[in-house]
Amino acid sequence: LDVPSIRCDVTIIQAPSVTQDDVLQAVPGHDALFLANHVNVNSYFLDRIVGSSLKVISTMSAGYDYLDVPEIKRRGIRVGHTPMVLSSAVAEIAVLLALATARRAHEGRLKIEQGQWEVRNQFLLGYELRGSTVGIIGLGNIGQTIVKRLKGFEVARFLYTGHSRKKAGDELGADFVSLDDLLTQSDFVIIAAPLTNETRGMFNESTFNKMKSTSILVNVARGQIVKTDDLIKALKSNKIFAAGLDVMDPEPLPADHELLKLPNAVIIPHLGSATLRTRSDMSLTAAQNILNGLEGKPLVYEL
Ligand SMILES: O=C(O)[C@H](O)CO
Repeated sequence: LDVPSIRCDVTIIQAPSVTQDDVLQAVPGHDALFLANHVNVNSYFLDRIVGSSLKVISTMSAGYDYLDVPEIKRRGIRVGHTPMVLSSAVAEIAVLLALATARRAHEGRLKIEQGQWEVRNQFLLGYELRGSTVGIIGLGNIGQTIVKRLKGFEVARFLYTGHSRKKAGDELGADFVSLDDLLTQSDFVIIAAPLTNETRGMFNESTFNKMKSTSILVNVARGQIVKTDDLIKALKSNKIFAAGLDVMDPEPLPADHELLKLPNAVIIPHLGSATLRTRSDMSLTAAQNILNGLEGKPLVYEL
């Protein structure tokens, strides 16, 4: 941290799962808000803190879909987030999910537990990244880092889709294509795009119908980009081969959820940035956003 010229008193909200109401109760008398969890800051929230001295908010996340940024700024509050510092950790989780799904890790474990380990050479054959076509939905910093990490696996072709062709895509040797082309050609489809009105529900029955029956879906972005019921149908009917999800809808996923019963779904509980190093970098970045905001300087990552 840059040494601040101001002294801050900090109130930490202690709760197992911090709610919007917990935060609302704590805000009066504070100039800044450090959001360590995904708590909605929307009109409802902002209407209830009228007259408070809140000047700056920082999330401790790259995604900020749970903030109404225009509304926050309209009320004269500055707002920041923590992209970049987590790209490597999230990209590693994407690689983990691509490999675990392709090589049927969860299904294999289930077979062992069910006493169905077959000793024959065609048992649980999977797919390889080597020679495959990998499609990235959203070639932002995380998407680019995923491509860099996957290059060592001898992927044949990288495709990406988004708003426009990117210089970074050219530098990485990735081809900018339409969503339909990406869906029909990719062996691995990796979602690394933010949740917006455009991406919400982007993966649904019609999307799955366009994907190869041997393809794998990996989601390290936001659960609501994929329609869960449609994904379950696609996995059960083998419309696609498997899915690896770090994020899902809903979160937390109930322990008895249908997704957890599927052998071809590898599910982990939103751990993309959950390493000691990355969470430490994220918290320092969020703290620096706040100190800069309080001192009237540009935030490290301002929205
Ligand atoms: O958006 C992010 O940074 C991750 O989902 C962690 O919150």
